[in-house]
Amino acid sequence: MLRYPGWLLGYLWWLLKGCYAVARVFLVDARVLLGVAVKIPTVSFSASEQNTTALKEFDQLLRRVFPKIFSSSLVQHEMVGNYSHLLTVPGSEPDLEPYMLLAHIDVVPADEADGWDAPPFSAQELNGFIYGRGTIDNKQSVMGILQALEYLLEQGYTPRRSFYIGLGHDEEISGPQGAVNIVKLLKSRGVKLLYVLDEGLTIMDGVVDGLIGPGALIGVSEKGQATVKLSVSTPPGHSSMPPRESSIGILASAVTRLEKNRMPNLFGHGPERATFEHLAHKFGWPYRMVMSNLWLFSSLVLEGQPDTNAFVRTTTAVTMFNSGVKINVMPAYAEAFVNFRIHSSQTLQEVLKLIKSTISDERVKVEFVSGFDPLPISSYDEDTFGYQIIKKTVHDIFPEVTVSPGICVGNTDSRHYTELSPDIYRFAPSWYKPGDSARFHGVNERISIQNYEEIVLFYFQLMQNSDIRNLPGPRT
Ligand SMILES: N[C@@H](Cc1ccccc1)C(=O)O
Ligand SMILES: CCCCCC(=O)O
Ligand SMILES: [Zn+2]
Ligand SMILES: [Zn+2]
Repeated sequence: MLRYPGWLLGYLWWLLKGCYAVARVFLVDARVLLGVAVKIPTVSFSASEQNTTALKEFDQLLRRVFPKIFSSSLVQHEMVGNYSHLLTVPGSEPDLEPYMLLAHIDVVPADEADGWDAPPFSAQELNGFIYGRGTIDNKQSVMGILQALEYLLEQGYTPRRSFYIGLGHDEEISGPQGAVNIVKLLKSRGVKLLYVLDEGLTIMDGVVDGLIGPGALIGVSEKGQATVKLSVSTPPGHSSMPPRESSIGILASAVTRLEKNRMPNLFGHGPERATFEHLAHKFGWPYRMVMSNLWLFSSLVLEGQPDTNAFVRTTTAVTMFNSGVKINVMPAYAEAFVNFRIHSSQTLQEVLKLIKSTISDERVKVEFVSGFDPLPISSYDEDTFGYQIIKKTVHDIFPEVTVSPGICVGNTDSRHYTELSPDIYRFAPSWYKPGDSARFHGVNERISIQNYEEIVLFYFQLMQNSDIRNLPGPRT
């Protein structure tokens, strides 16, 4: 038999062990770890009601499945606001400005009766997907970030550039105890951040008509938000002698006026202009011809779908409508809540004025509940470290994807971090395909096992890519 030299057998054994380690971490652990995380129902029901038992259980899970992180003498772990986590990974070169990765543990409610193909907290695998609330919002990032760090620690990795990991427990109720207290703690320590990466936009594939190939949109800003409460009071009475209009009817008309009179098309007046300038070369004919007229392009191509219309204007979402006590009693009171996501070129005050002028009915009381202006626009030019290192990492893992700046249409915990960093980005490399908009906060939220593994690799690579002193020079 041909004899192999000893050194070759040794090398092959080492290679085999390495491949097994990667396979173990990314093939077996990946689906198992995300699955166990999704099964814990860390639901934020309202600003005053959270499943704190599940949040405690989630804390125990993290300590169990990431032993390297929690036993490491390098990584400092702190609980903040009772159920949020702040991890500090000190670098060997303290003069390098640190960065921060954010994700959130909590999820919105989910009811299987709404039409789920698998129970929303089962993490059941169907056709290569893991189904469950939180799989794309945002446990894929929580577990992806930690699994990447765990794996780096297993390899004896120590960073040169320090970094933080912030895992909020109340992002879905806008982060009052989690992110707000993490920021307070970091501010008290004088921390400034080179960049922050939070959840947000995705890799959009096949959802923008005319866009050839997948595009990763890095959120360089996020829309503002306004929530208003509309209410109508009328005298109660017997339903056998009803007035011309009930409180429900008056309120319904007001709500209909808001829905029918959409906010103005402002496409091209915000960061979305840069999005489509960066992507213009990836549009086929005749879209490229139309793109020279951004208003026409937005009207013909983007306004038709809820997810792309969100790039065009301030959006109007009637989310709650309550009234009536009994079928034979005229309702004394009707109320509705409307949630607006404000385009970058409008202000909260402008939107509130528009709301009142659109309703224009003295019988409808309009109360401001909460809101904030659109966020500042982070830089994304050639020498901006954060944006370029995220872009590079996307290309490392997804070479076929075009990267462009974008406007995050939802809101994230990162809005609390504006005093710690000028460069805040909202992006996670989840694939976003036709129909997926209905899965966010909706039914059949899911992630493919392959995509989750890519997400682990993305953070694994990002931590290493961020470990350089300066951006590599321009490609010669
Ligand atoms: N991310 C959620 C919850 C949220 C609301 C408001 C501010 C921040 C976060 C949303 O966009 O609706
Ligand atoms: C659209 C991405 C941001 C959504 C933030 C959230 O609902 O948690
Ligand atoms: Zn959410
Ligand atoms: Zn989220």
